[in-house]
Amino acid sequence: MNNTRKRILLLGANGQVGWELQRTLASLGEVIALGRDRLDLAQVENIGSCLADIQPALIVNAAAYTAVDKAEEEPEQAMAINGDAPGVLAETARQQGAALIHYSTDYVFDGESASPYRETDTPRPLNVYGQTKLAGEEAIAAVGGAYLILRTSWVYGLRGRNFLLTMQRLAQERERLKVVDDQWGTPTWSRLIAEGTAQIIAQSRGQMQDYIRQQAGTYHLSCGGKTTWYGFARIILDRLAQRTTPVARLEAIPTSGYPTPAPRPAFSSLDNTHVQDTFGIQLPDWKEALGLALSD
Ligand SMILES: NC(=O)C1=CN([C@@H]2O[C@H](COP(=O)(O)OP(=O)(O)OC[C@H]3O[C@@H](n4cnc5c(N)ncnc54)[C@H](OP(=O)(O)O)[C@@H]3O)[C@@H](O)[C@H]2O)C=CC1
Ligand SMILES: Cc1cn([C@H]2C[C@H](O)[C@@H](COP(=O)(O)OP(=O)(O)O[C@H]3O[C@@H](C)C(=O)[C@@H](O)[C@H]3O)O2)c(=O)[nH]c1=O
Ligand SMILES: [Mg+2]
Repeated sequence: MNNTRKRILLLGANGQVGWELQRTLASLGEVIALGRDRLDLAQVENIGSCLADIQPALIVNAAAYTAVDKAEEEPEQAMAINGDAPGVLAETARQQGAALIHYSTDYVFDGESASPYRETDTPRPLNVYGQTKLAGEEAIAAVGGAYLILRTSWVYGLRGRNFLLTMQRLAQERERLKVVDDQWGTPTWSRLIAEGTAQIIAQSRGQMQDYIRQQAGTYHLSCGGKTTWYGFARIILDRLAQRTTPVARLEAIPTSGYPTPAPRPAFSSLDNTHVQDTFGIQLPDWKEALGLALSD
């Protein structure tokens, strides 16, 4: 196998997951890590020539439009990045013999299930972000071939924009903090998603396209257990109070007490059995992972 065939193109390299992938992918091939400045996925006409220049064996797409509320006002922009670009990436990858790993979200589900969602459950997104992410999944699956869609949930890390950092900031700016206690899901540390992705790729033993083609499909990859946004905030504030004071008083509220442009699912935990059975990957319980992240 010549060297260019082991090139890994990482898109969204400055995002929460992309940043961690820069490190975890490094031992698996020659990583070309691009941010929006180098390839703007809203300009789908530029994707083909970019891939032709780089000739990757594998594309890992961690780029996305992730502003859930803003997407309600900018559905075209969100659809271009989350819905259209992934289909073009998949088609270009197919033409060039490359594999594609792409990420999606628990927000493709409507939240009406009483038990964690499996890959066989039918998506029904409640908001524009979820609709555009589902469109991206469908576009990739329609091309077929060597692709993996990894759905994850409630991603946080120590950099970027996420609920953990928002709570840490607000807890120091305010006296009271009200957080919804009736939306259930599973916080997942960005680093663990990147490590899980690297473990999957490592199992290909250099035969990335063949291996991913054999295992092609959608997999749920999140931490274990479940909580509410309030439950997540509770631990974040308790930990913060151990090292700084004062910290805001936290109050549990219903969804109706925190109106947002985009409706969110009331329950969106993912069942990770399939990724565990196929690749032997199991991420820790969300609380354990949060402890690891906070002591990093
Ligand atoms: N965040 C979450 O809670 C969850 C995320 N996911 C999915 O996981 C994946 C990774 O998400 P995460 O790392 O959290 O997202 P982030 O928002 O942290 O990062 C996304 C990256 O995509 C880039 N990007 C946005 N628009 C474009 C564009 N037009 N062209 C190129 N790059 C662009 C952003 O660049 P810039 O900084 O310039 O905007 C940013 O670096 C995504 O597919 C997301 O849908 C799934 C479940 C939960
Ligand atoms: C800031 C804040 C939010 N909330 C509520 C609003 C919302 O219902 C919930 C979560 O708020 P956020 O806007 O931070 O999270 P949100 O943007 O909905 O997070 C989602 O992002 C996308 C990208 C995903 O794919 C999902 O898995 C999920 O992680 O908490 C409060 O109740 N109080 C607050 O002070
Ligand atoms: Mg948000």
